[in-house]
Amino acid sequence: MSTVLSARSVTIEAATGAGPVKLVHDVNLDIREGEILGLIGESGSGKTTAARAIVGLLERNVRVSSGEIALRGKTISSPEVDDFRNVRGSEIGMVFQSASMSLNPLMKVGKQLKEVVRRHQRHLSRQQITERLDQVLRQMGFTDPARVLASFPHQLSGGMRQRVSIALAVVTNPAVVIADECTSALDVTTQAEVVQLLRSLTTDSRTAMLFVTHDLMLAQDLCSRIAVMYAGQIIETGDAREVVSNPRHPYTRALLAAIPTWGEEEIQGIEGSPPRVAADWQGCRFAPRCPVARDECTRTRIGWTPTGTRSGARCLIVEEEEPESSGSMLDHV
Ligand SMILES: Nc1ncnc2c1ncn2[C@@H]1O[C@H](COP(=O)(O)OP(=O)(O)OP(=O)(O)O)[C@@H](O)[C@H]1O
Repeated sequence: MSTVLSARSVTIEAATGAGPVKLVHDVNLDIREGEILGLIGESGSGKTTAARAIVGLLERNVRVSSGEIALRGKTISSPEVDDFRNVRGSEIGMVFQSASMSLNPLMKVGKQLKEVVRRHQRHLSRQQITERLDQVLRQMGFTDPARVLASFPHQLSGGMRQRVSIALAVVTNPAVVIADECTSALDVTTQAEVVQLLRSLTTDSRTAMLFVTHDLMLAQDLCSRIAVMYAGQIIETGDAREVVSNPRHPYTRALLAAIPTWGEEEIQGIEGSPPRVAADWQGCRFAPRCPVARDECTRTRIGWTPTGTRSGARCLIVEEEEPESSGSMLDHV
């Protein structure tokens, strides 16, 4: 399977009143055709910032300050390149947490979908556009596409609106879909439907997907691979089931222990809170909350330790457990 999207040593900075701060630090990602990479982490860990960088939707005071993001090997973002015009909407689709972020409340669904197709696929005839709209809505589970096309967003239920916003993201058959917490505002039944839809997109159309969530169990269920973020860094990656069944980083272990289970009297929350974004730091950012941290964890620069061909962790203890490794600075996700 070929790599569709890659991020290489991407650092993202925000200009603030107190000077530049690093929101995302040295992130490496690879997503292959038909693969769903789950990007997980607590609130404020930098997931949305990383996802928005991939679609070129960073806020005005935020920029990729080093590294590069490439689509099928072609750089689309780096400190020198900002080339999203031709890829956003056509090659990269985005689904947000709330359908209201994608849908125009004053325009019928059909018109909104048509506009996207006309903008990005000018070669299609009117008939072909009509056929494509019917096809994409059926793919999204609608049995009566004509009714949906003739509706305003407020005439649809929350779940239907989210399915329409997914249709908007995929109507041009993009190579990659970025889905940011797109199921978290939905009730459990609707969430299950949307998850099934996202899964079918990657199996039927071989779309690559970045699925941003704070829900580790959902990520395990939906995703082929997982990248765990903490305080702007990726601290562990690997096969989704492997990360959940055999977490290597103490933070991933703590996240799993914090998930409530039936019959458990006490949930083991993670003591303390994540550090605030800072200009720079030394050592492991999780060390102040880590139950197994030692002095050197806060003093040493922590490298990336590969634990398999496409897995690894950023932790001194994992480095010691992997005899072959000396801790490279580049994480291969
Ligand atoms: N434009 C900005 N300027 C300065 N700081 C920002 C900006 N946008 C985000 N941040 C900070 O960057 C950090 C990461 O935010 P981000 O939204 O990417 O995290 P997240 O993991 O997606 O969180 P959530 O799950 O709550 O959406 C946070 O500390 C946030 O306050």
